[in-house]
Order: sequence, then C-alpha cells, then structure tokens
Amino acid sequence: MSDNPFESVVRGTEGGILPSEASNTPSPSLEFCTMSVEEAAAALGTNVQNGLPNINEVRNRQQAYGINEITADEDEPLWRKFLGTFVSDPLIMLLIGSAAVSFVMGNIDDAVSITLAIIIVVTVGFVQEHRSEKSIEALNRLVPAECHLIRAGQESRLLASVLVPGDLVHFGVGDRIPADLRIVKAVDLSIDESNLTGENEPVHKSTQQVSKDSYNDIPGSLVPLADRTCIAYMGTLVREGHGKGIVVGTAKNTAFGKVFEMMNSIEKPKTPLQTAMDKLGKDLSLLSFGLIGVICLIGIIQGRSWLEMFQISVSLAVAAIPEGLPIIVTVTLALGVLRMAKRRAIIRRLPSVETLGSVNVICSDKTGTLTANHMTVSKLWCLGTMSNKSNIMNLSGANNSNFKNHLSDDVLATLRIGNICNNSTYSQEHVKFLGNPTDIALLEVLRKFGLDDQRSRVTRVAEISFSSKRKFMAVKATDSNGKTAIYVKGAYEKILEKSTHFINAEGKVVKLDNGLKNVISDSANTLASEGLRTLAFAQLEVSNPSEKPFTEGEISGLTFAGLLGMNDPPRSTVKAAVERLSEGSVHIIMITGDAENTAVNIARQIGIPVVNPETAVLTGDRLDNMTEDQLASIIDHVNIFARATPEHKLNIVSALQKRGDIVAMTGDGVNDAPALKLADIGVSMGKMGTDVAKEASDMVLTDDDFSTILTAIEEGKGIFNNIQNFLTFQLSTSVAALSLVAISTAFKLPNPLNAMQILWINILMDGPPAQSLGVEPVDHEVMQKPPRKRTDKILTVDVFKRLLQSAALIIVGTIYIFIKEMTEDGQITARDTTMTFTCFVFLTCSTL
Ligand SMILES: Nc1ncnc2c1ncn2[C@@H]1O[C@H](COP(=O)(O)OP(=O)(O)OP(=O)(O)O)[C@@H](O)[C@H]1O
Ligand SMILES: [Ca+2]
Repeated sequence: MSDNPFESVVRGTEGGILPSEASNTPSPSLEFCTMSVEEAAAALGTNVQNGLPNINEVRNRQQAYGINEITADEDEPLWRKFLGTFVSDPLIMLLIGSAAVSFVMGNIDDAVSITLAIIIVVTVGFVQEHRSEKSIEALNRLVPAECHLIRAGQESRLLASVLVPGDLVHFGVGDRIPADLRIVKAVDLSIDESNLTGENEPVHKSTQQVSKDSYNDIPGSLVPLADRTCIAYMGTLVREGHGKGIVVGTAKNTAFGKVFEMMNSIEKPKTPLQTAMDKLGKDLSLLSFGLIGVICLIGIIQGRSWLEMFQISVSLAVAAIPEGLPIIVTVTLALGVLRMAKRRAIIRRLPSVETLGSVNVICSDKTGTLTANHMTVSKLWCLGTMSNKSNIMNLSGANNSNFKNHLSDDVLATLRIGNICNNSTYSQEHVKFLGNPTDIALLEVLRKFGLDDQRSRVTRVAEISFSSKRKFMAVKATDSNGKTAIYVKGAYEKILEKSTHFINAEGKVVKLDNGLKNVISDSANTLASEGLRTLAFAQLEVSNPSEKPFTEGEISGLTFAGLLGMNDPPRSTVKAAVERLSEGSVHIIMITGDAENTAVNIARQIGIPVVNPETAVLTGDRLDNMTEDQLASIIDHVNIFARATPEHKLNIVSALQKRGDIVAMTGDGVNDAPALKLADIGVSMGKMGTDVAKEASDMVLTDDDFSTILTAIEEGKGIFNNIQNFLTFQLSTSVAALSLVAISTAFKLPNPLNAMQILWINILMDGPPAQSLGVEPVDHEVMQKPPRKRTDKILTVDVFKRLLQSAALIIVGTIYIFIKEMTEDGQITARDTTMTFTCFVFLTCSTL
C-alpha cells in the first residue's frame, strides 16, 4: 500500500501531520478546509461512502496516532504520579530516611509504623486529589463516550476514543463532534462552537471547501477557526441538521487540543501553604538536627555510650520532625473540601482551600454573579416620541393596556428590532423562553405592548452574533413584503457611533446631528445610572439582500430607533457578603461588559464603595492605553472595570499579582480561561460556565452566586486556623521532648525518657487527639482577621508564643515529677520512667 498518500503523511515526509509534531505544524483542520471532499478523502486514503477499507488499516493508524482523548495533563502513568508524590516532598523524604534508620537499628515496630504513616499521608492526598479531578473531568466530559462510525461500509456505535484520521463519522442534532472532521455531507447543518471560539451563534456548515486565495492578501495569515466552515470541531455541539465527516485530526491534533495546550502553558503559582510547609519543614529539620548534633556531642564528651546517644538522637529526630503535619494538612484540607462542596463551592485542586484564606482581592463578573441574571425591560426611550431624557417611559408595574396606546413608529421599530435581532427560542417543553437573558427580556416585553413574535414572518439571511468583545449583534432579514433590512442592537456607544439618522415618531428617517446625538447619549446615561443594562436599537434598509457580504465593517450609516433599559437586580445574598468581605479587608473589584453608569449604580446597591468615579472606575478603552505598571500603580483605588472584555481580565490579574496581591477571579466563557488559570483562585460558574472555564478554574460555584465565594474564604481561613492549632500542639510536644533530653544531658542526669518512649509519644501525638484539631468547625470570627500574606510564615509570633508556653509547662511539670520520683529512692526504676512518661503525656494532652 505504498501508493497510499496517507502513509507518506504518517511517516512525516513533507510537513505532514505526524502526531509528535502537532504543536509546530499547521493543524489538520486548517490543511483540510481548503481541500475538496474528493481531495480530502484521497489524502486520507478513505472513502466517503464506506469509510476506512479494513481493520488492518485502522490498527496501523491507531499505532501512529494513539487514542482520541484529550487529557489536561501529560500522559504520565498513574503509578509514576503516585511515586512522584513521595519524592517531591522533603518532609516525606526525611520520614523515609528516619524509617530506614529505625529499621537498621532494629526498631522494626517504629519502622513499620512510620512507613505506614508515610503511606497513609501520601495515599490520602493522592487519592483525594485524583478523585476530585476525575469527578470534575467526568462532569465536564466534552469528548463523547460514543459516536456513529462507518468502517468498511458497516455502521456501528463505538467509543469516540477509537477514532483515527480517515474514519467516517455520522452525526446529528445534539451530538458532540467526536474529533476534528472534514464535512462530506451536510443537511441544514449548524454547529455551536461557542466553547471553542466564544461565538454564541451556531455556525452554518457545509461541504464547500474554503478558498485559500481569499486569505492570501496578508502574508502568513491563516484561515481563522470560525471561517473553516467545512470543518466540524471536536467537542462542539450540533444544533441543527445532520451530516457526515471524515476524521482529519484526533486528540491533541484537534483545534480543541490546541486550546488545552495553550492553557497548560501558563504556570500555576505555588499555594501559600505549600510554600510555608516547605520552608517550615526545612527550618525545623535543620534546627533539630543541629540541636541533636550538639546533644549527641555533649553526651559523648561526657563519656556516655555511643549506642545510647545514637538511639536517643534518632528517636529525637523522629519526634522533632513534624511528620504528622502532612497528614493533618491533607486530612484538614480534604474535610474542608467536603464541607465546601456542601456549601456549593467545589474545589478542583486541594491546596486551593487554604489559598482562599490569603485572597485579598476578588475580581467578579457583574451579570449573573453579583446580579440574578434575570432581565426585565423596565424603561423605554425614543428620540422622536420622547425628545429628551425627562420623558423616559416607565414600563414596570403600570397597566398593560396603557402601553398599546403609545405605539408610535419609533417605539414600534425599537421593539421590532429587539424582536428580530434575537436568538432566544420558546420551548413548549419548558413553557418558557430559552437562551440569553437579554434576548429573553426583549421577547417578554412584546406582550406588554400586545405584540407577538414576528420572527416566523421574516426570513433571516445572515447574522453577526453578539460577543463581549463586539458588544453588538446584527441580523439581516427579509420580511413578508420582500423588504430586506439589517437590524442591530447593542451597547449604546457602539450603535450611536454607527448611526447617521433616526426614525421619528411618524416613521420618517431624519438626519442625526451632533446635538441630537448628545440628547441620545444623555438619555442612555440616565438609564444606565439607574443601574439598568442599556441597549440601543437601529436598522438599515438594504436594496439588494445578497449584494455585499455581511461583515462587521459593513454595519454603518444606521438609522437609530430607540433605547431600552433592563433591570437585573442584585442577588439578595450579595450585599451581606460584600460587607463581610470588606470587614476582612478583601478588596472587591467588579468587572463588567456593561456601561460605567450601570456598573456604578449596581456597585452602590451592593455596598461596593464608589466614592469618586473618576478614580474608582476604569473603562476598557482607558485600560487599553495603559501599561501593566501603570495599571498596577492605580489599581488599588479601582473598584469597577466597565465596558471590559474577557481579554482585559488577564491584564488585571497580572497587574494585581505584580503588587503581591492574591487574586480570586471569576469567569464563565472560553476567553476567560487564561485569566482563570493565572489567578491564584480561578472561580468558574457551575450553571452558566463553559466547560473550558470550569476546567481552567480552581473552584466551581455550583449556584453561580458571589456570596458562595465568601463561604469558601471563611472555610479557607478556618482551615488554616485549625492547621495552626495543630502545629502548636505538635511542635510544643517536640520542643518539650527535645528540651527534656537536652537538659538532662547538660546536667548529667540520666535520661528521663528512653528512645522507645519518645517515639511512642510522637506517634500518639500525631494520632487521634491531634487530628481532632483539624476537624473543628470553622470559627466565624476568622473573617474579621485580615487575609494572610503569601510571604507570612505559618509560624507567626502568636503561634510561637503559645507554643513556648505549652512546651514550658510540659518541661517543668515532667522534670518536677522525674526528680521527685528519682530522689525518693535515689535510683531510676521502671516506676520512675513510667511516671515521667505518663506525666508528659498528660501535660501534653492538657495543652490541646
Ligand atoms: N444579546 C445581546 N445583544 C446585543 N447586545 C448585547 C447583548 N447582550 C449584551 N449586550 C450589550 O453588550 C454590553 C456588554 O455585555 P457583555 O456580555 O460584555 O457583559 P456581560 O458579560 O453580560 O456582563 P458582565 O461582564 O457584567 O458579566 C451590554 O451592556 C449590552 O449593551
Ligand atoms: Ca514527630
């Protein structure tokens, strides 16, 4: 089969699509979108009716391309990752060392119990982390489990992971596309690519190849993803129609695989506790080793036996190394995760739990997170009928029949544009409108005016869909009279900028001068300052519907119709949450695509302070003209970013991090993913969020509610508190044991505790009594404490004082008993050491 062109590609002779070169060769979807169906089939050695010819061919390709699955991590085997966790932690390494020493010394019991402890620590952490990642992965599975596959003329249902390039796949409404496909048959096909491109509007797909020539003007330019209309991308969703396609790319060779690679290239900063534990582990080990060295030396100089000194040194080393620390940290974190899941915050990465306690800045979306995302059109204004801002019409509350008498031509046009330029649909099954809340509101308002949905009477020719970057949406449609027009709705600045005329109350098109434009702006700003999401509506009649291509640049010279203001009330829980967070010195920043005035109003309603809008609000435009350093220098005073796009979020996070802030950032769209990944705590939305955003985040809010972040931060702080309590307990025990031996050595006294007892105390102290400290419910007062700094040691001065106090108590008490028992009979009996030991344990437990 050497004449099979596909084989030469597999061997990677001429810029082929060899899997290993995936990242630096052009992607298959790009290569194949400019080929005709026949060329594509020939290039892949397949048949558009029967698929790949035989099973041998399939096997060969499976060997060359591997399975069709995208894994976020490198394909490191599980056992390797598991073993890796042993080596990566210095505390664990030291433990392994001390276990080995115990073993060599013949203390098999100790060796076994320490080894057991190590295994418990590592396994619990590993299983927990692995399981939580797996369960989220399972939730967000984009690659379908199964697909309709045609091989050698036989159609069957198989796992999508078995697909190889050249396979022929059949798909229909509701299917997730299982791999990157060159479409070879399309019937009314439209595919939702929003999780890949961010475009909300499904893309119409056909078998027609893309002409390369139209992209030749700009050297080095590629056909953009969204323009490869004969390609169906892996993970995208079939919205309408059905079709067939040949697999051109699988796994990492797909467009989706590339998105994943891009996200993986941004590194996660270490969490504060990881850093603190690293440091503490090293410090403590060094300190205790030094001390033990000194004790050992003094003992030997005093002429004590080598063996005795060595035994005591090793047991002291084991005691002084806080090996219970990793256990308790893991258990405390794991329990915290479970508690938080019950409170609707799902933690995707275990160490994030305590990072939460350090968060000092929260950047939050407005719509849907701070507000309910339930829009109702409450105000209407048209230039012709209402002439200025004092005549804005209030649609809320009043009598319905009233509005029907106000249907002047400009009001009618405004409502009609909102109706036609709209993608929401009515679901009989759910008995309500489905889709974008803004669009839904525009359909719901029609009833108030006694109007019905006109969309069945017009034919949509084309659409420019809404995106947060574009901030408007346009539809070209032909009505029943054969008149074609472009209907546009969007952010009022955008629409006004593109308008040259307006419709007056009698439906006449009148020229718009600067004075009138100011009147419109005034009214729009008035609506926005009431906290309303304000949209402008405009249209443009076109003589020949297919005259020109329908592009963003073509939208100009519009005829302005009117403005609508939508009410989206703040969530009821948000105000209290904002207050609690502010008490805890957390800086809250609202990031919104909405207008400045809308944002300011909502911010004030929920208690985000906007003293001086000049400094407290930054718009997307101004942000664009700033360097990161400039942004970092003023961001402390900024509470609102208005008219922002998802791309701005990345700048905002890095500017904050530059200042040393620990940032939580919310997001839901694909374009939010890089910012979510970079933030110390990326927060995604369980309901509204895309799968890509969820996968990039550290925490998922299952109710999309801002106040859940407060809950999570509370838990995070509480957990950290518990860990500190445990630390105090552990270390005071260690310090006491160390000091006792040091003191008795220095004063030439016999050792009050023998090696076995020291080890025993240590194991006991790491056990149940200590663990209970980690489980204590969170003390709600923790919110009043300011966030921890990333550079803060986990051992603060306070903790240290507490630690020394308890250690002193234990030492004095134990020595008193020891000397008293010893001097009673002048020699050391088993009774003496038992009494001393009991006293030590008793005192230690009393410090709990
Ligand atoms: N479906 C839509 N069609 C046309 N214009 C819209 C639509 N939705 C919103 N807009 C306009 O775009 C502006 C910004 O919307 P965008 O989607 O960027 O914000 P958002 O992400 O919904 O809000 P937030 O950033 O607060 O979560 C709105 O103020 C509105 O004027
Ligand atoms: Ca210990």
